[in-house]
Amino acid sequence: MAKINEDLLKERKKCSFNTAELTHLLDGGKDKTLERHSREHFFLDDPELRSKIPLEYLSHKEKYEEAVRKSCILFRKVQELQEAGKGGIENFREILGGQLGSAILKDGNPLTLHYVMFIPTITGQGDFEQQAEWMHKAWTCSIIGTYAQTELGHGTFIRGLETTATYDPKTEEFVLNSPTLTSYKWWPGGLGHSANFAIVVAQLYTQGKCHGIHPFIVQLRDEETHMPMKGIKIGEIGCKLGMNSTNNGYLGFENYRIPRTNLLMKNNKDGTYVKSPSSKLTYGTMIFVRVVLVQDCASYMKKAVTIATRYSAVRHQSEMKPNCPEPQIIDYVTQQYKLFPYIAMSFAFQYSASWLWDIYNNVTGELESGQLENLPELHALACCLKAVGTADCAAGVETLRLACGGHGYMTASNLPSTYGLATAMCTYEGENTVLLLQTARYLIKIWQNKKNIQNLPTVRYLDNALFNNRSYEKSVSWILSALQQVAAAKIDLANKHINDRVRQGKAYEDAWNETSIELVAAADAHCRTFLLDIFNLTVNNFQSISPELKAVLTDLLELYAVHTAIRMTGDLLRFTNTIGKDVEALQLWLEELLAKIRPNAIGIVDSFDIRDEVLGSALGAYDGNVYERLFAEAQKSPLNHEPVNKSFGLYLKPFLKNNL
Ligand SMILES: CCCCCCCC/C=C\CCCCCCCCCCCCCC(=O)SCCNC(=O)CCNC(=O)[C@H](O)C(C)(C)COP(=O)(O)OP(=O)(O)OC[C@H]1O[C@@H](n2cnc3c(N)ncnc32)[C@H](O)[C@@H]1OP(=O)(O)O
Ligand SMILES: Cc1cc2nc3c(=O)[nH]c(=O)nc-3n(C[C@H](O)[C@H](O)[C@H](O)COP(=O)(O)OP(=O)(O)OC[C@H]3O[C@@H](n4cnc5c(N)ncnc54)[C@H](O)[C@@H]3O)c2cc1C
Repeated sequence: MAKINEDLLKERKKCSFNTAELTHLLDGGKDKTLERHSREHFFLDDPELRSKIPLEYLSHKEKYEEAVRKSCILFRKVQELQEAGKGGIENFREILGGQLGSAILKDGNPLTLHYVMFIPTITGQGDFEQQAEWMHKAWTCSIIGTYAQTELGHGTFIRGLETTATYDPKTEEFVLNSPTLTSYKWWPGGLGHSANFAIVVAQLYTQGKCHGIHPFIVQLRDEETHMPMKGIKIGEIGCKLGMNSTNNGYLGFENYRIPRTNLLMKNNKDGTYVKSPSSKLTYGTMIFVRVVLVQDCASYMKKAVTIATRYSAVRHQSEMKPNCPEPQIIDYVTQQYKLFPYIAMSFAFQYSASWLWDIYNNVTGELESGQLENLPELHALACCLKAVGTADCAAGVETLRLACGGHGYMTASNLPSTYGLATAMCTYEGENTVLLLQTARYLIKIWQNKKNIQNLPTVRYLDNALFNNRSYEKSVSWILSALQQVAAAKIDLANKHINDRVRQGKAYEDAWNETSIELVAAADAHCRTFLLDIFNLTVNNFQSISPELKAVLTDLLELYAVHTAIRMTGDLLRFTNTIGKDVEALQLWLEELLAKIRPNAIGIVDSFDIRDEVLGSALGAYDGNVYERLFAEAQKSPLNHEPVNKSFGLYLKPFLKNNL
């Protein structure tokens, strides 16, 4: 084992709590930690899953080929785990998501959509016979699928998709067509050259009538040769800001025929077309992915904050006092302000993600028995948590990259590619503004009719929050009550402005659009009250943890609360009876909390227990040997493999001569 950096050794001695206790708490128990370790060992210690050359130095094509090689090994190993009866959801979550997934495939996995959307759509939308026909092939990976919904012309407005599936009663087939350039499918992961099947979302036509969008299972490529099927036009969409191994593709249809039975029929029971009880049941896979993405936000944030916090303990810079040694940069309070709120935020997202996951499972259970009442609340919550979680995560990763100065800009820090993964989440699975407007739509409806509100756990606070008006106290409960009042006031005001505009003669839709900046802000505030509420409830409910750990979690909870409140200072002053002096008190409380957390900062990120291979960072490794690792990474540059590059002879030398 490499020698541990002296600063980190000192930091670890300062820690006031048992880091293993926190690790077990975060994992859900010691058994779960051991399970995770064994899973990490199974994947990360497999030499086949390592790359010989850093990805950054490969061409676009080579990156893709290396990603396919690794994804196949990864999926084979997932199947081995399933066969051994160890195939729980945690496996998929970690292998496809922010931890193991991004460690093994730093720039994305071209086969992810198979598990994340193709299989869940067959399960959620296929009837019994269809599941019997397709699930075995999909689970055993005899076929590899993707989810082809978005088109060149439409991603958000899915009712506007143009791909058509027209029923031909003579042959009992659907005929798929892409009538325009804008109707080409565009974006689906793995569609370019990896998947041989897809769920295709298309407008269903029977007897000349359009019945709206429906999901179909479509074969794209020959199962033996992988050649595109006749009538299928397919390829990759090209280079992106990040995720360059995910093989996002395009797809067009020319009179492409599929059997009638390939229309997923769970909600259309008989062979003729029957309208489903809610057209939104077709959108179920999107809710599922939004829910799991919130967990990914916590994972990426933990990873980035571990890298930046360890680096900040090792890095020394400037003089705080004359003639004193250069301090660790973690001792600058501005630096603490860049790091510690994101440590706290990781907890907030993990706890809310876990609540959301439970609510999701309850509501999908209800849907199976035809109960739809709780779907709107789930949809509204999933939309805002996905939007706020991914936005805070991407902004957090960027702040943490900046916190690492120049070295944060190196790909060897792994912060640039983590940002590439995090910022993509803000767009895919529903663009964030659009999702916040979905939440706002629900909140306005609730505001206009509060009859049933006490049965709706995520919004029942709106019943009386408008009049909280509590005077300032240094407590989380005061901040929560103030944030709830802000959310209620913002919803109330947006509602009033819509009504005013309608009264002035505007169409409701125009009034909505003109009020939409306020609506987005209202949904954002609502989401932040939920995040704080759940963090608070979770910490208060921990019964059997040590007082030392409880104290640390309370510090983090308070920091999250105060940081959120300070970010919303304007709102507090505008909508609650907070006054200037209270804001000053909040600022002092924030500074006090940063100082309290400072000695435990390394201990807390150590408790995240993220293996070096997962961090993938010269700046964040457990041993803190930052400079040695940066130097070693630089040696991997192909330019350093020869003392003089051929460009010298070709261009530089003649150029230098010409300038003599
Ligand atoms: C069994 C499974 C085994 C496998 C296990 C796997 C486990 C994996 C676990 C973890 C893995 C984690 C790893 C994650 C890694 C992820 C990597 C992913 C890679 C990339 C994936 C990206 C994929 C995509 O992007 S797919 C495309 C996504 N597209 C979108 O999201 C489009 C966004 N647009 C929309 O959703 C909608 O069009 C809209 C909501 C914006 C508008 O729709 P609309 O016009 O039809 O609706 P209205 O505005 O008119 O509203 C009508 C009404 O409906 C309500 N509504 C809307 N949507 C929903 C919904 N989804 N559910 C319920 N209700 C909905 C809306 O609120 C309105 O209600 P009213 O009552 O007000 O009328
Ligand atoms: C990395 C990545 C992977 C993806 N993977 C897949 C995949 O596997 N399968 C798939 O089908 N799709 C996939 N997508 C597509 C993705 O789901 C869409 O890009 C996303 O839903 C946004 O839609 P859009 O591109 O049409 O954006 P647009 O809707 O065109 O958004 C552009 C701007 O318009 C605004 N806007 C649009 N509508 C409204 C409105 N109603 N009100 C206010 N503002 C509005 C938005 O806020 C945004 O600012 C992927 C995308 C990315 C980036």
